[in-house]
Amino acid sequence: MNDVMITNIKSLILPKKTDGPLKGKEMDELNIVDDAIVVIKDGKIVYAGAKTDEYETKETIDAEGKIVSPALVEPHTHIVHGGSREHEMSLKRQGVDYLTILEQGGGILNTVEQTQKASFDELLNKASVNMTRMIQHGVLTVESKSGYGLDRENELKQLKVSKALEDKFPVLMRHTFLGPHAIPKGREAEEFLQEMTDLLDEVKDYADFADIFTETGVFSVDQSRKYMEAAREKGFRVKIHADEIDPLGGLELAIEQDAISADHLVAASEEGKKQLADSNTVAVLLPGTTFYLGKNEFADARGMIDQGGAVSLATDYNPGSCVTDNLQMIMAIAALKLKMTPNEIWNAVTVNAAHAIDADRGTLEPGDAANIVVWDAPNHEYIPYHYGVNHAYKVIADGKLIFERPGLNL
Ligand SMILES: O=C(O)CC1=NCN=C1
Ligand SMILES: [Zn+2]
Repeated sequence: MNDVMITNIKSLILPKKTDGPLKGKEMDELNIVDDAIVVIKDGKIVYAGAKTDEYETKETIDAEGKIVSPALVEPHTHIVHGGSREHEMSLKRQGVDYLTILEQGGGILNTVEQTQKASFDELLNKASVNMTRMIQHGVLTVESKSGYGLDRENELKQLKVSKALEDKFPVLMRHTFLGPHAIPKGREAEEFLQEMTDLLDEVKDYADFADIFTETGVFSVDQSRKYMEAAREKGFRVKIHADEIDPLGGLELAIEQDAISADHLVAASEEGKKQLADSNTVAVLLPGTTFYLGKNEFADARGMIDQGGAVSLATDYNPGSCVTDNLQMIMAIAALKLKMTPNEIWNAVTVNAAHAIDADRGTLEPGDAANIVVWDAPNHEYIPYHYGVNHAYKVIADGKLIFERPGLNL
């Protein structure tokens, strides 16, 4: 006897399960089945498709004629961090840009100070608030980066908090070491980068990926190459914060280093975008960051997809350059500013996001984890269209209903 059936599904969104990420034209393919059901046993999908009387279950969850999809996948966050940087808003109002704030010892370095001071429990409690909100917004797979410790003790502290989050919540996580995130005050780039590179052996027990911030005033392409090569030698798949602000050629470096993802890419070169199609690298675009930094130029998602590249989306949730944990909002910005289609957007926050962090998530094939969201929306186009609110109505993790949006007590 099966456990649970999700009934009364108006439309069931079924991203395609493939060995690699969806690329180019494939990104606009999205299987949607009307008048559907999902059957679950032991937290796994038994069947997801057109209604049939073939299955019996002990319980049902009523989708109430709403739409249903796999739970969303969040492939790029800095969820573990201390403090906040709302005070920087006044600097931004005065036109002080992100890299100048960092150069003046603010920005990332401000968060480093607050993260180093914060205890393990303070970091865990703070990140738990955001993890709860992400789950309530339909996300059940989350990547989490270090990079606010900038020394052995605090980088390990961040990674251990990230692991504790995964134990505490019914989410699948991927953990990324981002030791080379900024250069501590008074330190020299090369010697600090060597210190972070020397940590790679130890962080291997806590981290799935190694990441670096390749940017003017942070780490150069050559320094990044050296670090990525060292990380790969130690068995890490690598990621890179690339071409976020200045066009340093980070995307080309990512592809050269067989990075699992290249993230940001607002200033990616035409050459890099062309190479994306034949690479194993997923472009993780972060349009919320572009919006938050007040920039007008967004990453060229259209150019990347139309040239056969694989694109995914993420919030980049962090206290200084994208302070939102609402991935649905990013879906809307992707529609409005990246000119992505609804089908591309849904694939970008499910299967392609899962491939960007090597997670078997984002689909509802038999045997897949029964991570499912019932959305209070008439169709799949509605969510990128109606922005700034939470459309998640019921969230089901491994077959268990863990969130149901409350109504009003009138
Ligand atoms: O500013 C931050 O805290 C996060 C960030 N790292 C690289 N770009 C943004
Ligand atoms: Zn980031």
